[in-house]
Amino acid sequence: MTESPIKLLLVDDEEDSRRSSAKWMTRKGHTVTDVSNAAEALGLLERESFDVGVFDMNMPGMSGLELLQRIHQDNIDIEVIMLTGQGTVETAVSAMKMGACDFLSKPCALGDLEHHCFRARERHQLKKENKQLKAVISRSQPAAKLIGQSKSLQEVSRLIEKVARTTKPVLIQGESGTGKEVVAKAIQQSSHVADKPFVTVNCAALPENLVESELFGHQKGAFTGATAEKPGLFEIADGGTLFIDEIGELPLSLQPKLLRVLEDGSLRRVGCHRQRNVKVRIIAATNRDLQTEVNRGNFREDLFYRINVLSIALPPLRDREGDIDRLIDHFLPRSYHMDDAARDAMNRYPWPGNIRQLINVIDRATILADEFDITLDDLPSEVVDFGRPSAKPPMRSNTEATTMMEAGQDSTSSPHPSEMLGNSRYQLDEIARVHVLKVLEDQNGNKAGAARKLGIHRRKLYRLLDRFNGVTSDNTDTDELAGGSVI
Ligand SMILES: Nc1ncnc2c1ncn2[C@@H]1O[C@H](COP(=O)(O)OP(=O)(O)OP(=O)(O)O)[C@@H](O)[C@H]1O
Repeated sequence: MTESPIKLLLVDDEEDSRRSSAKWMTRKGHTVTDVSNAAEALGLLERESFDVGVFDMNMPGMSGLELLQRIHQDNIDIEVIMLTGQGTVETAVSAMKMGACDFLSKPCALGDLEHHCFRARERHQLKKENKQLKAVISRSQPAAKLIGQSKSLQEVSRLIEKVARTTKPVLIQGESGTGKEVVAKAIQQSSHVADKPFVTVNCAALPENLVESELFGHQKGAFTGATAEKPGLFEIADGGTLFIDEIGELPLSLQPKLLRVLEDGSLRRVGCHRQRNVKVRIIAATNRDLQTEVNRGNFREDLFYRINVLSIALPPLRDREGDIDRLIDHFLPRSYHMDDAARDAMNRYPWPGNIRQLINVIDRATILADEFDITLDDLPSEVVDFGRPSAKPPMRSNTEATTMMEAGQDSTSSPHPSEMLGNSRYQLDEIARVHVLKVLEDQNGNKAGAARKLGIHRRKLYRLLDRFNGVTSDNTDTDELAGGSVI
C-alpha cells in the first residue's frame, strides 16, 4: 500500500459481511474497528477519532441514517459511506443530503470498498486542510528574514539548519524582541513540514481561563460563552508546527495536558471525552530562565526536559557585533539616509528592547526627519545621550549652534527678548538671535523642538543659526523670520 493507512469504523449488524470487510481492510494495512450497532459506534466516536465510517443503513435500534444525523448534530469529524442491501436512488439521496459522502450497495466488492474509503479519506483530509488554511491565513504574518552576520547570529543560523531536520521540540530562549518568533519561522521554513501550517500562540497574551480552550479547543456548552464547538490550536496545527511563545507563562494546571500531547500526541477538547490525536512539531520560546522557574516550582521539571531537547539561545542585539548597521540598512527605507553621528549613537546604545525597539526608533526617525536625512535630532534622547561624555549636554547637535553656545554666545549673555522688544537700541536681527537661542536653550538644544516652538521649518532654523554664527551658507535676511511653517 503506497497511501497511508485509513482509520476506519465499520458499523453493520450483519456479522458475516462486517467481519469479511474488516478482515479485508485490515489485511490491506488499515486500522479497523468494527461494531454491530449504532449506539456502540456513538460511544466509540465520543472517545476516539476516525477518518472514515462505513455504516449499514438498516440496523435494528438506531439506523445508519440516524447515526449519521447524530454525527452531524454533534459535529463529529468523520467522512461517512452508507451501505445498504436495498440501494435505491431515494435512500442514497437522503443519505447524501444528511452529509454522507458516498453510497455503496451490498454486497459490494471488497476492492471497491477500499477504493471508496480512500476517496472518503481524501475528502476528509481536504476538508481538514481547508480548515487549517483558513485558520492559518487569518493568523499568519509575512515570514521575516533573519538579518545579521555577526558571529553569534551565524551560530544561531547554523543551529536553525540543524534542528530543522528533526521533529523534536525546540526551546528558543532570549530577551524580548531578539527575534524568537523569526527564528521559529525560520526553523519551520527549513523543515520538511514547511508547506504545513505554522500556528502561533502567546501564553502571556491570553487570560488564564482561555489558554486551555485556545490550545486544546472546546466542546459546545463546555463553559459559559462556549456557544459553538471550537478546535484548538493543536488541531489547527496538525501536521505542521505550533509555536508556543512565552511558554513560561503557561499555567501550572495546564502543564500536564501539554506534556501529554508532547508525549503521545493525544488531547481532549475542554468538556469533551473524545480523545483526539495530533502530530504537531512544537517550538517554544521564553524570555524567562525556565530552569529558575523549575527551581521555584512554577514550571514542571518533566515538561521542561521534554521541551528542552534542543535549545537555541538568542543573543541580545548588543552582543551582535556589526548587526546594528545591517539592521539599519535593512529597515531604513531606501530613500532615507542616516548620518554618521546618528549611526554612531545607534551603535553605542545597548538596545534593551532589542530589534523590536530598533525598528520602532527607525520608524519614528523617518517620521520626524526633514526631507530624507536622519540626524541625531530625529532619534530619542535616550539613544542620543547614551554613553556621551557629559550627562546632560546643553546642545545635542554638532552644528554651529553648539559652537555658539559653548563659546558663551548663548541667549543668557543678552537681555531677555521681552526686555529688548520696543527698545530701538536693538536691531530686529539681534532680537531674533536672542529669541531663537533662548527657545533653543529651553528645548535643551533640541532643534526639531525649537523649530516647532518658533513655528518655522527646521531647515530654516539651521540657516538662521548659521547666519547668527557668521556662516554665509545662503543669502537669507531677517525676512526668514516671517511666516515659517510648522513641521
Ligand atoms: N534578525 C532579525 N532580522 C530581521 N528582523 C528581526 C530580526 N530579529 C527580530 N526581528 C524583528 O523584530 C521584531 C521582534 O521580533 P520577534 O517578535 O520575533 O521577537 P521575540 O523575541 O519573539 O519577542 P517577544 O519575546 O517580545 O515575543 C519583529 O518585527 C521581527 O520581525
